[in-house]
Amino acid sequence: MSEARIKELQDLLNQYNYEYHVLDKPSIPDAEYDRLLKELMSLEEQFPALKTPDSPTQRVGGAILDSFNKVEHRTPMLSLGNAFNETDLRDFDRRIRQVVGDHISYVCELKIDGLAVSLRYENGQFIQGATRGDGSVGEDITANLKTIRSIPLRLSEPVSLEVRGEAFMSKKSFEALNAIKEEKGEELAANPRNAAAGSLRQLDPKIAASRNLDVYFYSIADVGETGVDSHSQGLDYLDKLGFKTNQERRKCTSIEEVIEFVQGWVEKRPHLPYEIDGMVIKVDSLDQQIELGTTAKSPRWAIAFKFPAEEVVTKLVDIELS
Ligand SMILES: NC(=O)c1cnc(OC2CCCC2)nc1N
Repeated sequence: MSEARIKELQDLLNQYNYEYHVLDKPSIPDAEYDRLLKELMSLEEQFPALKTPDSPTQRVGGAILDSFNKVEHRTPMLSLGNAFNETDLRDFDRRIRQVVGDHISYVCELKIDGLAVSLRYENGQFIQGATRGDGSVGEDITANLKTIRSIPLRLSEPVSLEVRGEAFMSKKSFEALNAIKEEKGEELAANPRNAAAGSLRQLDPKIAASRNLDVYFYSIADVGETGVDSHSQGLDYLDKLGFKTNQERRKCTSIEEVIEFVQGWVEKRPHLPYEIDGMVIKVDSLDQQIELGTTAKSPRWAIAFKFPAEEVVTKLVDIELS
């Protein structure tokens, strides 16, 4: 019966897509994926009523937009205060201890150098996605986000929540894009972050789909009813739901451990397949995050440790060697 086959193919292809783009562990060859996708597309043409929005055939939308609608974020997308050296990190730790006492653990994450996005899911289905904008109002880029293969169109559980992440372009995709731009005599993109931003702001989803964008999710906007009571549990919950989170995160029980972990990444950073501009350090306990609260625009429970810009370091090395 075709309806059953359509449902089976939708589930299969969503699973294969998850294995390839989220786990980076494909279980079937690409040709097999393409064959099944073609079978599903022809069956959905015969039974349009079963062509659900979360079907894998619906990733590359139709219409070319003439502008983006505005989206008001239900909870503001905060920006991060910066730390530039160990003293700044120790000051951050001291300020926190003065409020919540000495029983603290931190989560350290790579600070992906892309652009912040917010995605809303209802009953496990991807409904709407937006840019950060000014933190309160962003642009509706749902159609472009649907083209990003690592974004699940359907979660493993029928939950409703809003998640935040960083959309980015890998160094390889960036080089490939600029090689094409060079051939066409177009102006090159300055860096992967700008290339990702420009790609997500394309009014034609087909162009966004061609840019090999990716996303790492890093927070749940409204942990309310999820029942998690720490940031690290929240990230594990996102993994369980089928979101792609960055696995290089580390739970640290002291600022000394944070400093050691951060220093380690200064050396490892050039070997990453994507750009990072620092590390993000967050208080793990959600109760302590609430106790610490936020300023007008930044959380008091998180800080970004900024690395010097990668290209600057390269230039300095060039000068020394020349
Ligand atoms: N670029 C990143 O990788 C990144 C950015 N922001 C955050 O957390 C912000 C969000 C809410 C307060 C702290 N985490 C990250 N990993």
